[in-house]
Amino acid sequence: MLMRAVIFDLDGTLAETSGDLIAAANRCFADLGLGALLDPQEDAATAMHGARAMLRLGLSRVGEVDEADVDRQYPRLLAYYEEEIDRHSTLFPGAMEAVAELRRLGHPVAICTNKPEALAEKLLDRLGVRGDFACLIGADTLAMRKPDPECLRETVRRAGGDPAHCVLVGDTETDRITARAAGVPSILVRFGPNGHRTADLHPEALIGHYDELVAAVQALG
Ligand SMILES: O=C(O)COP(=O)(O)O
Ligand SMILES: [Mg+2]
Repeated sequence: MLMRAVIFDLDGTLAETSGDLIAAANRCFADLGLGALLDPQEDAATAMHGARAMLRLGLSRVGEVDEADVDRQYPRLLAYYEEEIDRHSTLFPGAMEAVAELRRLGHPVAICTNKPEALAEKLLDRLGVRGDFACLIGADTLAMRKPDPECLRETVRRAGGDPAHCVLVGDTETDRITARAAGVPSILVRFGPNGHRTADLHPEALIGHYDELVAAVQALG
């Protein structure tokens, strides 16, 4: 039987990206004359829910949120983010050691993120780790995005694994729901901006550091 494929989410799971995401959102708000509406620490968990979530939260602080404004700012935010994608962003401690060990053991290892593909590719490239992952599926790679389980299944297929025998390592309810919809387990992280919320999602396993990941994967059988 093929080894269980281990599929990673990116934001908040492999890398702490909230600082650069919030900086990009605040540049949009500054352009609108609204100042810095998001706080890099207080609002970090919202950044893990994506660009639109950040725009909605910021705009909600100055009035009623109009989705047309969110749509207008979204491409600007992504353009700003692309300009400074790795100023503050770092891989979580031990992440790449765990990835190396999983690969050494024969597990297909890949990424399934709701970041647009080009941005995810660029970030991983800048962090110097793109080559460590068999493939990457972003929000716009397929016709659907997480929590559609087909995203996860297609990531596993492209990585050379069996979609019925995989695990999604993630940090939000989106990851939990995706794995459940695919009928496979998830391992959620207790660190990072959204880590304080993951125990409430009752995943098959939780890890507090990447040095626990290989054992957690093996414990799934
Ligand atoms: O950009 C998002 O919505 C979240 O990205 P992620 O799926 O890598 O956590
Ligand atoms: Mg995430």
